[in-house]
Amino acid sequence: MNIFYDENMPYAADFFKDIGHLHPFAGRTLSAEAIKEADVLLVRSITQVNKTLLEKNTRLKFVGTATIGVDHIDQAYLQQRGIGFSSSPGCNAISVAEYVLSSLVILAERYCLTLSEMTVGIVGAGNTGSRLSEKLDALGIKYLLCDPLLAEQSSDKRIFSTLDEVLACDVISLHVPKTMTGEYATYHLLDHGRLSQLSDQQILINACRGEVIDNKALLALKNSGREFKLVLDVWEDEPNILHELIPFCEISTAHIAGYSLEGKARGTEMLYQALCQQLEITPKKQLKNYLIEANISGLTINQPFNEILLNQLVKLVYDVRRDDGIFRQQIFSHGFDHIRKNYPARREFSAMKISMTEQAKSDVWYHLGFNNV
Ligand SMILES: NC(=O)C1=CN([C@@H]2O[C@H](COP(=O)(O)OP(=O)(O)OC[C@H]3O[C@@H](n4cnc5c(N)ncnc54)[C@H](O)[C@@H]3O)[C@@H](O)[C@H]2O)C=CC1
Ligand SMILES: O=C(O)C(=O)[C@H](O)COP(=O)(O)O
Repeated sequence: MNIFYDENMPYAADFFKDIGHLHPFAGRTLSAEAIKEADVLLVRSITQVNKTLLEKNTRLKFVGTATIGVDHIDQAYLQQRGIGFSSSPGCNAISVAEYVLSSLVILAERYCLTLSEMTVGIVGAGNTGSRLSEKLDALGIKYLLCDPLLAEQSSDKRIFSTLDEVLACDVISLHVPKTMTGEYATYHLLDHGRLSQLSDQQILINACRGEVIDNKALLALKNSGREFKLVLDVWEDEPNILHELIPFCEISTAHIAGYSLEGKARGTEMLYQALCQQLEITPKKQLKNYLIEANISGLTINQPFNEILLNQLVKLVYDVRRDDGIFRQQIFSHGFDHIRKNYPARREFSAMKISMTEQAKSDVWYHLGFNNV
């Protein structure tokens, strides 16, 4: 069995080597010719999986994407061909939530803001929106959720707000899929009209898909002097992004919000499990047996919880300014894909084991995702 997999998929060789012959590939340039003999195709978001890519292959049985988003996959075509499909829902949701939290900590420091006095509007209350709301709960930060699709389901008991209510919050964080059709299509959800209603004090974070914000309209508003604060991890038309937006960003990164080692590796593990199920074999491998120890994996806290400590601890595990710096330095010389492909190691809060002295005891760290010892 020939297993073709994106080279940017940690531990893929460990997971799949006993199942078939392995063929790593570069995701952006994969051709129909190259995968003619593939039985299994494992991709990331930069590979468009559609009729054009698959038409020379008559033996493909399974396609997997080690991502949450599925807008790069023509699922109807796979179904029509009887090709099994699996994505990796939730794999990097914690990573995205920690990217947002790191951004908030940095902006709070930069503008002397008190996080616990702010309200965060979360658009899209699925896996990433929910992981973010759990961390905000842990910190006692108020938030509103907008998700009309979940709001329509009586099984979801959370309180939902309208998009207008959420767009009036101090911070707006977008966590929706890219969808082009339907009542709640997200393409240019934040169009010129909605963007122009933002006040100069608001913070807008996009770590879902670039196309959810009309980037040209955003640039026009910024050029006209609007000062709302921008955090952009995702951009329209990646990798050919609107570079003029970068100087207007507080934090700008190359679609890496979900790039913690754990987040990427969970995607690989989820595809391993899905492929085992399709092949009717018992999965024997687990990520916890491969995941390496973090560079710094333990510390002791001596003070009760406060926002200065939060700032220190979050930045110790993940300081998003590192990625912002790399982006600004390399985007013109090396390009968007190079930055993503050479992403330096990053761990989730859970890789840090913390102990607390008696006076520092607090549940907050545990609820934020740190590992209590
Ligand atoms: N920057 C990055 O590295 C990453 C980006 N993503 C992107 O984030 C998106 C969201 O991820 P998850 O939360 O894990 O997906 P999910 O599928 O668990 O949740 C998405 C939620 O958005 C809701 N939604 C859909 N249309 C909406 C609308 N018009 N208004 C409000 N809510 C709407 C859905 O009902 C669903 O609950 C993914 O589809 C992906 O495109 C995901 C992971 C990493
Ligand atoms: O999971 C998703 O959806 C994402 O956006 C991924 O973080 C994208 O990573 P790549 O698949 O483009 O490496």
